[in-house]
Amino acid sequence: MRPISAPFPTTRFRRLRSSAPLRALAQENSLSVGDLIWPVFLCDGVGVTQEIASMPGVVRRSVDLVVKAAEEAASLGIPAICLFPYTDPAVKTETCEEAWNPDNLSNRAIRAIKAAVPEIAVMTDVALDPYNSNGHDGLVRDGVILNDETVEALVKMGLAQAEAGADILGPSDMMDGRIGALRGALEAAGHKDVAIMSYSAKYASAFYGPFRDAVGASGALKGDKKTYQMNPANSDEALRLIERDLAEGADMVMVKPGMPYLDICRRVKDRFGAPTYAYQVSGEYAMIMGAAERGWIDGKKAMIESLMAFRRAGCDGVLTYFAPEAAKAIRAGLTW
Ligand SMILES: NCc1[nH]cc(CCC(=O)O)c1CC(=O)O
Repeated sequence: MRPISAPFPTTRFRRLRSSAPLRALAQENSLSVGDLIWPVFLCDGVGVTQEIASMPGVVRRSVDLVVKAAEEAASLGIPAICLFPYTDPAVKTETCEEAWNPDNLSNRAIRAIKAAVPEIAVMTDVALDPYNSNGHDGLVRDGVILNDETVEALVKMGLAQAEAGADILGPSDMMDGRIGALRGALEAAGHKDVAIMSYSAKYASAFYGPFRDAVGASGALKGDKKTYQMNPANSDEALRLIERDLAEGADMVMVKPGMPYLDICRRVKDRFGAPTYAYQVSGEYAMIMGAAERGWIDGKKAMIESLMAFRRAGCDGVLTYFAPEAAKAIRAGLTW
């Protein structure tokens, strides 16, 4: 595309910015409630909410209250909710079998939400870290993350989630070969319409810190995740991972974190044209909320601006802890 403009003063770019209706007509991208996926944290108990210090405004909820949250999300028009369990350290093991327990916290929440609010899609996290006494996304032997053994465990985990009624599986583990293995197992088990949103380009990022507090993984993690999550310096590798995951049967692909990686979102959308999502992660949320709490930025405007940036970068949707607030703001007509 080569837009042609006459020289000044024939062309005055400010003309189309001169009033709200002209700005509306010239607006290239839009943000709607239907673009939002809401990540929520689960905890045991009944009637329980627990605050997360590093994520102001975000709480862990027991299953009964996550059902209420799903009802609220559905009534706002949010299409999907994504579940992350805080697992009791007592059930974490090196073999991670709680991950495929049909009655684990996450699977109980899926059933409860699908029974009460069938109109909202439930997305899950497929990775071993909530159940792993080592805090890693994969099985560990002698300090080494075992790829193929982990994939077998992830397949059991994903099948249990599909069995419980999950609509979208979100493998966030970054092992090689897991998308093909999951897709094959889902087909074989008759779960033909369960979608896979692959965390294809997931970087080893400092922006996950508050999330690890929220799911209780901060203390457990031994070392870092650099042997499976990506080097933030890389971009071509992201395209190769996306291509690989699409070829293995991913329906949707994700870039994570979001705001520091908008260039990756744009390259992915331009190259593959596949349904593309970004995860505005816990640290991004904490930055905006932390500054807003101190009165340093307008939190609501920064929220909307940051979400619009994902649309401009080519994303079809965004996982964001702001989802309910953003939905309310969008419905109230706040743009920027
Ligand atoms: N499988 C773990 C997982 N799934 C989603 C997030 C991060 C989400 C966030 O920071 O909001 C992580 C953290 C990690 O990889 O350590």
